[in-house]
Parts: sequence; C-alpha cells; structure tokens
Amino acid sequence: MADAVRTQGLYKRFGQQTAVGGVDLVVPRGSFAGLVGPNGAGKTTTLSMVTGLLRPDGGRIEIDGHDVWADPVSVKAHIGVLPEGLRLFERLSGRELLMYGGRLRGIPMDEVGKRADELLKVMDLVEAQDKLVVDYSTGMRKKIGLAAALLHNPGVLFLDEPFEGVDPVSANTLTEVLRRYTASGSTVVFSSHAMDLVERLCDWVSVMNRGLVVAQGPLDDVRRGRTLNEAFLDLVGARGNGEEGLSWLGSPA
Ligand SMILES: Nc1ncnc2c1ncn2[C@@H]1O[C@H](COP(=O)(O)OP(=O)(O)OP(=O)(O)O)[C@@H](O)[C@H]1O
Repeated sequence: MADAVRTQGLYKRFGQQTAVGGVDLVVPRGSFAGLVGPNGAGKTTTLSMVTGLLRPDGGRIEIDGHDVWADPVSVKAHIGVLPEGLRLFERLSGRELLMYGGRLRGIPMDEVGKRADELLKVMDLVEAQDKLVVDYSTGMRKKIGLAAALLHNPGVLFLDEPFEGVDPVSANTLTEVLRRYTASGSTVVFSSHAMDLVERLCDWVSVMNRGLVVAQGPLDDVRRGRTLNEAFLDLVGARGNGEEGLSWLGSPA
C-alpha cells in the first residue's frame, strides 16, 4: 500500500535562500504524524508544496500514490488543509462558511447541512454559528478552519500549527476529533513547536532543520529513550548564542 505522503528531493529556493533543500518526507497511511523543526526550518514551505499551494523548484510529491503536481485538482479533492495564516471568507458566518465550502466540494446540500451541524457541535461552535468569521477569536478560527478542512472527509489532513492560540479545552476537543479520524485509517500531518503535544499525540515524527529532514520514523525510534524535546535539541543543535550578549538587559546595577 502506498504511503500517505512521500516526497523525493523536494526543493524550493526564494532568491538566494534555499528554503527546502532536498526533502524526502515519508508519512505512512493511518499515521498521526508530527512535523517539527526550529523557526525557518522549512516546514511551512514543505507543507505548502505538498498540498499543491506552492510549486516546487524540484522533486516529486505523492499523496496516497498520486503525483500532486501532475494532477493537483484530483489530489486536492482527496486532502484537507488548515494552512498557516488561515485566510477565511470573513464576511460569512461560521455556518455559511461550512455550507459554502461543502457546496464547492460538490457535496449535496442536505448532506452538507448535516455534516456542518455535527461539526459545529463537536467544535463547540453552535452558539457562534451565525456570527461573522471576522468576529471569531483566534481559537474559534482554528476550529472553524478545521471543520471546513474535515467537511469532505479527506483521506489525508494537513495542519500547520493547528493548536496555536487554542485554549486547553478546545485543544482537547481538536485532539479527540483528530484521534477519531486517524483511528479510522485516515492520516494527519501537522506541524508544531509544542513537543509535549507532538509526543502525546503522534506515532510518527519527521524532524526538519535548515531545509532538510534530519530524522524521521516512529516516535520511539526518533526519541531513542529521550524525551522528544531532548531528541530535538540533539538533532537540531541547541543554539546557545544568547548568553554572552544582552548584558544590558535586567535591573540596572
Ligand atoms: N515567500 C518567501 N519569500 C522569501 N523567503 C521565504 C518565503 N517563505 C519562506 N521563506 C524562507 O524560507 C525559510 C523556511 O521558511 P518556512 O516558513 O518554511 O519555515 P518554518 O519551518 O515553517 O518556520 P516557522 O516555524 O517559523 O513557521 C525561511 O528562511 C524563510 O525566511
């Protein structure tokens, strides 16, 4: 069976800057996979290329065995995406956003309505369903964005920092929804800086640093007896470059 995600030599430059320098990302089907790496490691650029939002300069990407850039339309029908800097239709209400998204995906009206109602309930957004998205809080935006990404029951779900700005109760709800989703054989790939969360949720981890995947595999293989945070610091090299400077910072002598 094909992996959910497989990239080969994925490459992207912005001017002189190599953002992604030959990434071989692998995510087995049914995984709850975490993509971690320091700021600027290339996670968002990689996810943007994998989800058909940014054209690579080189390399190949397959999702469930289908070449993303050879047939982006059919691959996009099969995936769900919660992108970084989530842009939503701000002048729609939460419910309208789901209805519109569902219709765009070609789901029959009554089925979209049913799914929207269920998702709004699970995401605890029933009370806010008629409020305009522009008036949603950061966490509410993440939740309605996730609901929109799940509406067409995608085979693979990509989430860029899904828990950023989400309160602990809502984070719990999101993780429960995602756990249920992967338990049925679907795949989640999410980027995060929250190592404890990745450690708790994921059974597969890919670690990126400076545009490359530097470690990848089942969580326990990547950790090798350490916490994920310790493994991460060993892999990317703790950057202890702040201790000598900043002598001016703090209480005046
Ligand atoms: N549109 C762009 N134009 C120029 N440089 C870019 C662009 N997008 C990303 N980069 C650069 O590519 C590198 C990788 O950025 P990317 O956003 O993929 O990292 P990241 O791992 O997602 O970081 P973070 O954890 O901070 O979100 C960075 O050096 C960034 O400055």
